[in-house]
Amino acid sequence: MVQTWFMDSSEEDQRLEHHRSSPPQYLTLDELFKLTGVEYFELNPDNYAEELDKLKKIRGYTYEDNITCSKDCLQNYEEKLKTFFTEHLHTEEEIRFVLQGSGYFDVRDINDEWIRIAVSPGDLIIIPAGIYHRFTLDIKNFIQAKRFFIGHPKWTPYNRPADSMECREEYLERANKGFEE
Ligand SMILES: CSCCC(=O)/C(O)=C/O
Ligand SMILES: [Fe+2]
Repeated sequence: MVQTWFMDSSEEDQRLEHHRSSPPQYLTLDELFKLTGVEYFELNPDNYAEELDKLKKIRGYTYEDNITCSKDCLQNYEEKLKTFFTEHLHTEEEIRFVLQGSGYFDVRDINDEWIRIAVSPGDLIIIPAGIYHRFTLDIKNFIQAKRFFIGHPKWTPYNRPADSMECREEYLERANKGFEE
């Protein structure tokens, strides 16, 4: 089950948890949504086909593939992990459903603070277009996830600063309205 918290500002190993509070304090999924617009769905990792199909229809996902991030399975592993952990945004939603392993998606909230989202099997997250974010493996160094897309996938990351991009402006407009539908 997903857990999410504000990050500290330490430069230590990105694969560590980096809690701002000690003892750790966790955000609710509602708080996460209100602060970032990130949406979350929990599916049964052993029996997800029906629920996933429903979600794909509702959200209009027509493209699907699998990604495995590990030293053995990901081509140009070190370079890719650097790219993933460089703060960036996309022009479209980033949708990931975790099948195996775990990792951290970090997202900038409406106050430009980092919130860390720890994902594991059964977690499906939707990172909105135009939000600054990054991804890292955790200390177990392995994740396998499904990726979805509406139409043709566009993976290009636009590194920060990308403030004049239309998707960024639209994201900030949504944030100003409290991410209401
Ligand atoms: C587990 S998915 C790897 C990270 C990724 O695909 C991405 O685009 C991060 O921003
Ligand atoms: Fe991304």
